[in-house]
Amino acid sequence: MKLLTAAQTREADAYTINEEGISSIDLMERAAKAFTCWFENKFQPSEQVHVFCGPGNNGGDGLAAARLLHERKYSVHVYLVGDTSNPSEDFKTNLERLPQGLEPTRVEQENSLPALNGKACVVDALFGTGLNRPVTGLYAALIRLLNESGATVSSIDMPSGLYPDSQTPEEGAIIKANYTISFELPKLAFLLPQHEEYVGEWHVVPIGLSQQFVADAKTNLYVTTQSDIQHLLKPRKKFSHKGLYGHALLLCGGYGKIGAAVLSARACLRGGIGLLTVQVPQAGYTILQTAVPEAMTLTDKNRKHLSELPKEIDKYDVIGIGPGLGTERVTKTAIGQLLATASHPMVIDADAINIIASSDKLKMQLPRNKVIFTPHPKEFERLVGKVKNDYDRLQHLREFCLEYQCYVTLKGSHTAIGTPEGKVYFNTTGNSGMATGGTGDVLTGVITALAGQQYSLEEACLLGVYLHGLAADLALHAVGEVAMTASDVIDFLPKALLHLSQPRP
Ligand SMILES: NC(=O)C1=CN([C@@H]2O[C@H](COP(=O)(O)OP(=O)(O)OC[C@H]3O[C@@H](n4cnc5c(N)ncnc54)[C@H](OP(=O)(O)O)[C@@H]3O)[C@@H](O)[C@H]2O)[C@@H](O)CC1
Ligand SMILES: Nc1ncnc2c1ncn2[C@@H]1O[C@H](COP(=O)(O)OP(=O)(O)O)[C@@H](O)[C@H]1O
Ligand SMILES: [K+]
Repeated sequence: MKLLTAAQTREADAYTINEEGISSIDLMERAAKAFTCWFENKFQPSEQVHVFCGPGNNGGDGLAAARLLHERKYSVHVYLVGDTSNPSEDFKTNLERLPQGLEPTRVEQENSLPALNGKACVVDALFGTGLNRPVTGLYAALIRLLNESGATVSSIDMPSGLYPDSQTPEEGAIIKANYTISFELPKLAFLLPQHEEYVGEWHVVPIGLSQQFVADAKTNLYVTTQSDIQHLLKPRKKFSHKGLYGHALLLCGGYGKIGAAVLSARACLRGGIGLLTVQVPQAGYTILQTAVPEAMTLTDKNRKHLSELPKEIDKYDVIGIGPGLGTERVTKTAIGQLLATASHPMVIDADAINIIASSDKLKMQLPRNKVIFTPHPKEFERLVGKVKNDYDRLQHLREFCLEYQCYVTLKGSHTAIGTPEGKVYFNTTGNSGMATGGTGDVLTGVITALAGQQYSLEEACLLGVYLHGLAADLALHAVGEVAMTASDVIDFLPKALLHLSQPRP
């Protein structure tokens, strides 16, 4: 699914109105209905609902929603905030449509702000995608009041004050919504960790914007949904054999961290690899052979650390390297040899990232269009330097992928996958149960498995990250967030694959 900017969203609204024969006011009614429908499923009519409307079409949505909620027997209070003397046409129409008994209260000065308690149920319709400067003055005072009140806030389209696709200036006040209900497509701001406290739980509701416009819109930002991912999955052939599903080499594990190799290896097998060889330091031999009998095990001449490459390296289809390796000098030398000689697709994680990040020479040796990096944000900063905020991080992600012609899955709640063409895909599966040691090692195994099975590197990233998060989402029902371990994520990879291979509804 594409992510559009606020400017493109406005164009999509206008295109839908001009080309698809729907009037602007009817499109607003659809938006208000979609919001109200979500609201009704969340809150009981016994709630007193306070709807705060700003001067633009977001305020217009608020007025229409207030009317619809009133019709559905909610006890509604409407506030017109600030200077609403010169409103948009649709705002005006919806103001006129307010029924008797729903007379709005005007809030024009800071000393006339309403008193709200922590039990209040608030609809925030101050500003949406038309925000064009930081929120200050009366609006900021109201936003502070709402944020401090402890009220439950549901924002229409955007948390008011938050810029939809660029850094909000520091001086601007922003609503801290519990819920954000956005129209048709999510906004970039929702996907960035720095906005968690403003956006809250977000949902996208359809309002029938022109699909033609969306299909033609130019963007390099995407959100991966199940229907985007599902068609990537390749069915197996009846007469196939293990030789057709790739032979992966994992270079993982060091003394005290052989478990990382076990996790990556088990995940790689669950990801469908045909054959798997794992090279571990001598200390890991028995552990690996016992814990993962399906994998062939090679041992390094070094007892504790990776120090050499296996012979006949050309026979492997893909190499996954990094989890649990450590950053010993001998390991650094081995990684130098790998980058100098191997032309395989490579999945590079954890300490292998740290080692490459610490050496410009190694960075220069990276083969083009062959490498997938899977850093968490700290490892990413080691690669690209300190970043200022989430937008800056995204910019660095694009630049790094372009410069090194590589893929990067920048891990997080919405893992961002950068490609050598400058595209970024945000993942939508996963949960905070995954915030536990070893889940990254699992991802390395899964992506390595997919890259070994003739998925393109882009497909391996998209599918691997989605499946990994989906496995954790399915594990959630069985074990919950707190108790979830990396092994649980592996155990639910089969269910995730089955889930994805069901026919689309
Ligand atoms: N048909 C459609 O288009 C549909 C649109 N839809 C809805 O419309 C929303 C977009 O509406 P919008 O474009 O009117 O912008 P909106 O977010 O209400 O803000 C603009 C107003 O705020 C003002 N203003 C801005 N910044 C300010 C600040 N910092 N401090 C103070 N004032 C500030 C600005 O005033 P001005 O800049 O002129 O002073 C202007 O009056 C969208 O999010 C969705 O909810 C849906 O109904 C679907 C159909
Ligand atoms: N709050 C969260 N929501 C969704 N996914 C998460 C969350 N926290 C962590 N993850 C996922 O868990 C994995 C953690 O990887 P990483 O930090 O490398 O762990 P480790 O190094 O312990 O293996 C990543 O895939 C990340 O996207
Ligand atoms: K809003």
